[in-house]
Amino acid sequence: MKDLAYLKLMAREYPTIRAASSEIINLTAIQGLPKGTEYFFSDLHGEHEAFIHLLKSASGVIREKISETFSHILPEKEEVELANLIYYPDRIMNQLELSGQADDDWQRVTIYRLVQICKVVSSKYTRSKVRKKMPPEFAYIIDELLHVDYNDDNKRVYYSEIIRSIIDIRIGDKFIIALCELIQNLTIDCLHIIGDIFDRGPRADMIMNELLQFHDVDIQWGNHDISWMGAATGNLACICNVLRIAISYNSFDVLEDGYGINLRPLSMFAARVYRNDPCERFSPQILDENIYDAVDPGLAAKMHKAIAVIQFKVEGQIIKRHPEYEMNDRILLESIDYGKGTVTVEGKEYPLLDTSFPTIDPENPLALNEEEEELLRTLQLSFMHNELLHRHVRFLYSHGSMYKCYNSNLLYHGCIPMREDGTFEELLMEGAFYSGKALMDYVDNKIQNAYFLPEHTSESRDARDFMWYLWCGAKSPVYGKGKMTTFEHYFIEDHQTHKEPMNPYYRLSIKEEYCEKILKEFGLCGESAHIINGHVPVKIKEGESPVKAGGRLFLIDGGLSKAYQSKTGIAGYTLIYNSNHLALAEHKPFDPDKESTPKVSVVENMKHRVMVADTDKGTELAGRIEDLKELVAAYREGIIKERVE
Ligand SMILES: O=P(O)(O)OC[C@H]1O[C@](O)(COP(=O)(O)O)[C@@H](O)[C@@H]1O
Ligand SMILES: [Mn+2]
Repeated sequence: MKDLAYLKLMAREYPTIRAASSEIINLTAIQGLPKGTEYFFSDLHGEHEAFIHLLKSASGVIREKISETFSHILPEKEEVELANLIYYPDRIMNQLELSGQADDDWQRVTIYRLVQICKVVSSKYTRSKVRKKMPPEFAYIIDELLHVDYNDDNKRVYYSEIIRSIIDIRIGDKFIIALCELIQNLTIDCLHIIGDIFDRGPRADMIMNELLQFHDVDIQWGNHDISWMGAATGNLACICNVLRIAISYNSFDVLEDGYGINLRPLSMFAARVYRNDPCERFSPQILDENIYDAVDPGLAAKMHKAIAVIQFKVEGQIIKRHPEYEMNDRILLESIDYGKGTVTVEGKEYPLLDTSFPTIDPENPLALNEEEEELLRTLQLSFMHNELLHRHVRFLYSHGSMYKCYNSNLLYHGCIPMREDGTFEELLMEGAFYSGKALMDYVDNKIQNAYFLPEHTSESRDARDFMWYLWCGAKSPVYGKGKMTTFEHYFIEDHQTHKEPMNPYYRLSIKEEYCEKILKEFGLCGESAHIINGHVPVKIKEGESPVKAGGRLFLIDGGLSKAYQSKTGIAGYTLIYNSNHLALAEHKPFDPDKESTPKVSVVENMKHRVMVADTDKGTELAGRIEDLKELVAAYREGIIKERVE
């Protein structure tokens, strides 16, 4: 028998045998439904337009449902119009109303069609689950329309009367929007973001705004997300890093219009210090024009160099504070011969491509000058007291983690660090070694500490520094490379020095036996277990496939990031896991004026249709059913009294 106190608590919600029994019946019925569809995305990298479109269109699935619902008889043009209405109901309704196209006839036909689609996409959910997703003011009417049989002669009049009165009382537009949102919501049951929402592309803030409103989402942090989270904790190296990357991609809008970070102190400082320096090595890459904050590329290059030099200084200081990071050879500002204009990396001397360092004291290269100190203080304040950024970061914390085990799959962004011989790499921290799952748990805990511990404790300081280690440290599971050669990219011509050796994980994990080893480490086994991984762009055009290790590993960094599309040859993936199969949707570069359907390939057919009972949710429900049965028994035996009103 369960703890009596626990049963009594349950009795408050189910005060009678009847109430408990009907919940048992309800939950048992849910167990017998097909599982909801999960969507996996990774490496969004600020590409808000492309990502939001994929989300709204359920990566092409809504379009498919439209065709299916009307047995492919609607003309293509009408299908596209309907699809666009479902994706962007507010905007499209507005346009149609302004142009006078949304007349009563149009509304009637549209409501009728949307209800048909809604029936199809809601068919695998319980009536109660669907109802909970409806806006309360329309729940009753939508529910009626979904369940009245239009072909029943007696009900046909009733059905059309409902629609007619919706239009008559002038709520047709709102009703249409509600139906569109319901269709969207029902199509994606659950969304997984395998990291790297931020950096490179124009508006990560808009992606975050969208995710904040999504009904069911989890996030596995990527190195770029952690760099922004570190910046929000006030970590100076992370602050410089996010600014440097944004400026290097000419992404001023995300900083200024998005998060309201005032870059004027930085631009004034840079313009003065590098007055006569063209900062050629720091010209920004212009992939997207800023809409709100256009900055002259010459000035952007100066700001870019200014923040990069400050970043190298503060990174050097962190490395000195933490010998346990084993990164002393990465303090490259101390390896420069300022007289000769060379730098020594791993014992080899190279000429510097840029030798102008007006802010560096060769005797003490890591020291910030007064102006730099002042500038950093201002920037730090604007990151630490930034309402929108913190709302987003809190969401990353509440919905995110280093990894997630979900329905037999293991989700993480980077890697589980390994050695060449296939054993798990160990990180020595605070006198203990961490590897495999223990390493992921340790790191997760540190990330929590960085944000939630009181700021002035040494534990908090240590955890905040560690956020930067996670961005680029050799044993960081979200980075997974031996070193980060940012300095070399800017200052050394020899491309050999730009290489960033991949952790052996990437070579080993494409073999089934190592995937199984990793899955086992996380308590997962059997044929239905997979690893879902992001971080490394898949070079489709060189014949690489995202499906690896005999189908046990999916590497789904498919290049949503414009910056990487020339490498990958496509514009991103969505992995879709419904009750019948696992499928990969491969996307073409996003064009806002063209509706394009992705190429979808089924990568694994399920042996039998996966029901809720087979999922994690099912296990949870089974536990709940057992508890309720005990409650019923307790009522029957008189251990707990029924509360009949
Ligand atoms: O998580 P990702 O996308 O691999 O980003 C980290 C990588 O980005 C880099 O900083 C390069 O960035 P860019 O391609 O944006 O210049 C590499 O040095 C580093 O390995
Ligand atoms: Mn990454």
